[in-house]
Amino acid sequence: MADRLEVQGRHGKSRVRVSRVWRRPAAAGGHVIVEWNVAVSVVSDCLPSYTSDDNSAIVATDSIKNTVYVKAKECKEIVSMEEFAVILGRHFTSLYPQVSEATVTIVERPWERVVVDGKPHSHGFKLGVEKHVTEVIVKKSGNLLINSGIQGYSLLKTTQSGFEKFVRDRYTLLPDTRERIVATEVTAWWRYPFEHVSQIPSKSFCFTQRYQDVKKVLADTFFGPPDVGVYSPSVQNTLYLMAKEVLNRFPDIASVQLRMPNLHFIPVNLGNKENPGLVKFADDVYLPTDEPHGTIEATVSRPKSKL
Ligand SMILES: O=c1[nH]c(=O)c2[nH]c(=O)[nH]c2[nH]1
Repeated sequence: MADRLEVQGRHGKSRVRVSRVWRRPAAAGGHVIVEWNVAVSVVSDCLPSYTSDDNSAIVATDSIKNTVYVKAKECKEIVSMEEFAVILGRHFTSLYPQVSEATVTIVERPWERVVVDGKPHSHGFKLGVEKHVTEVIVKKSGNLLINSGIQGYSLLKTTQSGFEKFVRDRYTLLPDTRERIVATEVTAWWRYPFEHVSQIPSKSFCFTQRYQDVKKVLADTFFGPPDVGVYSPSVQNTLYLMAKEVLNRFPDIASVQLRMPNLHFIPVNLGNKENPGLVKFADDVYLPTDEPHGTIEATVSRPKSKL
């Protein structure tokens, strides 16, 4: 019986932390540093290692970890993390006959160049908050998928948000409002159109710039114009408009997945019989909480071509 069992395994190394510096002169823009947390996972034909003591086909996870540093060293030119993930995926699927597929996930620690006296510093950086992430799957054939995204992008506005005319039944306590704080921590994922390593543009396309551009479109749509903002009737509608604007602005992005928890700012009203108006809410004092919080997410895609 046991001989008939199916095994679908994969192995790799997670939390491989690597940082790479490219030392350009100040006149050429200064030093560039990236700090990446890399995970590599390979689909590899090494069944005997699961079913017996035969490890002869295993590419050791230790070697996988070492490869991350070797490849970082070999990148003499600045690379985006998407390009680095493709380099790693290509490496494992082309060097080892038994490796049919590699998934490379990278989370970037957001070191941002500081500005001193109005000038970008040539070698000084401070840590930002929201993170650029990517997941690249490379097959031996060279077919690939590149998904990138943002994690931990916290956005809040103090007005121009409401929520009304929702289901009202015996379970409902929440009053309708056209005046509330809306706060969220956006997680976004989008897919690039490249489906084979041969389609990846060499220099004309910059994944890092695209990340910055998508981030800006998401925030600009969330906030609206600086003086008047834009009214949000629900997190759902704002999420949709943010995704729609990304699809409008970047024709090569086919779909956007957004996760936008509703991080509540609850109006504070304090009082009792003797002291009924100790704190009377007048759109000023709130109790911020994320426990519990609303969970709102959607994937917004272009209609599939009818051709
Ligand atoms: O924008 C919102 N969407 C909801 O689905 C919801 N539910 C809720 O209690 N408050 C809100 N706000």
